[in-house]
Amino acid sequence: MSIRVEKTFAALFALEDLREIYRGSLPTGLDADEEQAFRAKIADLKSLIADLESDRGTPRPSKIAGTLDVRAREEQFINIHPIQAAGRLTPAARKALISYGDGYSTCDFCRKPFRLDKITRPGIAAFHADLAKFVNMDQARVVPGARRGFQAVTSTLVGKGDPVIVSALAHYTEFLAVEEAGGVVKEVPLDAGHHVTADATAAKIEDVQRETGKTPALVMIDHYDYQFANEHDVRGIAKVAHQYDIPFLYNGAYTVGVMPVDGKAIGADFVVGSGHKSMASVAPSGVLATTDEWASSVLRTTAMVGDVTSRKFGIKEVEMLGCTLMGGTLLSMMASFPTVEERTLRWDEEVKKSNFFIDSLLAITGSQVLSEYPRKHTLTKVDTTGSFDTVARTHKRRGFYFSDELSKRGIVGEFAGATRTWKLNTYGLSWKQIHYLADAFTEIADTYGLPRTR
Ligand SMILES: Cc1ncc(COP(=O)(O)O)c(C=O)c1O
Repeated sequence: MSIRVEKTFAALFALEDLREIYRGSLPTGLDADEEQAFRAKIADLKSLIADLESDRGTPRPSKIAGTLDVRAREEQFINIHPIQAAGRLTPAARKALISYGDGYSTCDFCRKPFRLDKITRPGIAAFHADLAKFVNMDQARVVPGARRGFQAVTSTLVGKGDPVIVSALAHYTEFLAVEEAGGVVKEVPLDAGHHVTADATAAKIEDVQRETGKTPALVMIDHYDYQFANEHDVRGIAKVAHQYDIPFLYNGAYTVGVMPVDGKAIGADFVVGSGHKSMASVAPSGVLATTDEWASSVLRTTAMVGDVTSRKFGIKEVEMLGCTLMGGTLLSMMASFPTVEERTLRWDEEVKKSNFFIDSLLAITGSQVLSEYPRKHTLTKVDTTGSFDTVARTHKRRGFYFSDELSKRGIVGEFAGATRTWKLNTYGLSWKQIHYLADAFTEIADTYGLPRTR
């Protein structure tokens, strides 16, 4: 396939545009080979579009061993899956993915200096500057998931046997990043409300110093944790870390891309975000941002020289292993970015919707919220053992009855059969959908005669 044909397709990636093309007109001035290549590609896309259209009804088994069904979860259902909500692609990202799905498709115009974040066409360099500004840090890099951001930092700062402070609610990927660097995780215990406090962090640092004779190499705390999505005092904790001269990594997996994040105001030395969790991007994607002070170490370039060939690759950054996201992952992040920037300004409304739903759930007697309440986030851990699960004890479908009832009403995303203590996320639902969701839970309660307070 000639580059010219590929480029023409790239420019016309919207399915609507493609429909126009294959109805008749080909671009003018194609030579015979190009025309043949173009027609072949159109034929492929025609069959893709036909597949997509025929799948718009109920999902049907895929031709590839039933594992690749075309997903249509947001178009057809209300999806309350706990970790998918804010990672769902925008229409712009879906189009970018079609256009830039090929590996290395960001590299067409890679010119000296040969590095991903320097490419100006498409505007990857400008996007990196925007990303840094977005979280108010000096420099940013895209990484294959938040976990690779942790890894870059731990691999730079943590030596063998070095203690690293994390929260007792830290994500497992933080543990792995520390382990890989040879460090040792030290968890800050939680208070009664499942919060990590600045005081508890200071106490833990003191304990570690006393027990190991070492000052921790890093403090790494999630602004909102993955278990309860409770807010933790990251500013207070960053301040404590700095009092002991320890760098602070802010884990914004549940914040960067959904709410405003100001890394400098927080006092973060590193801000890490997850593209597929919170930035409407393809997996695996994420961001690592840092200050100019730390960039020289975490974003250091290679000094390695080939002993036989004397080759050098000076511009490549060691922790990034050179370039990172080279196709649809990055372009999906870029395509979603304007929407993502804008939506962070509407976070308060998202939290209101979350509280509206949770309030209506709490009106069903026996339901509890295990996360802090009122909610400050759209991800919430609930306990319905005392409400919906009382029905499961005698229902012939056991716990699955509840999922049956939800899916009958077009609601998906819970783990079927695992709905005693469970998590859900209302992010991105419209008010209309939130009302529908709340009414659906109430209706299920009424169907089974569960008492309500209102
Ligand atoms: C709090 C938290 N941090 C980090 C991660 C890892 O993010 P990623 O999948 O982008 O590596 C997750 C993923 O679930 C998470 O919940």
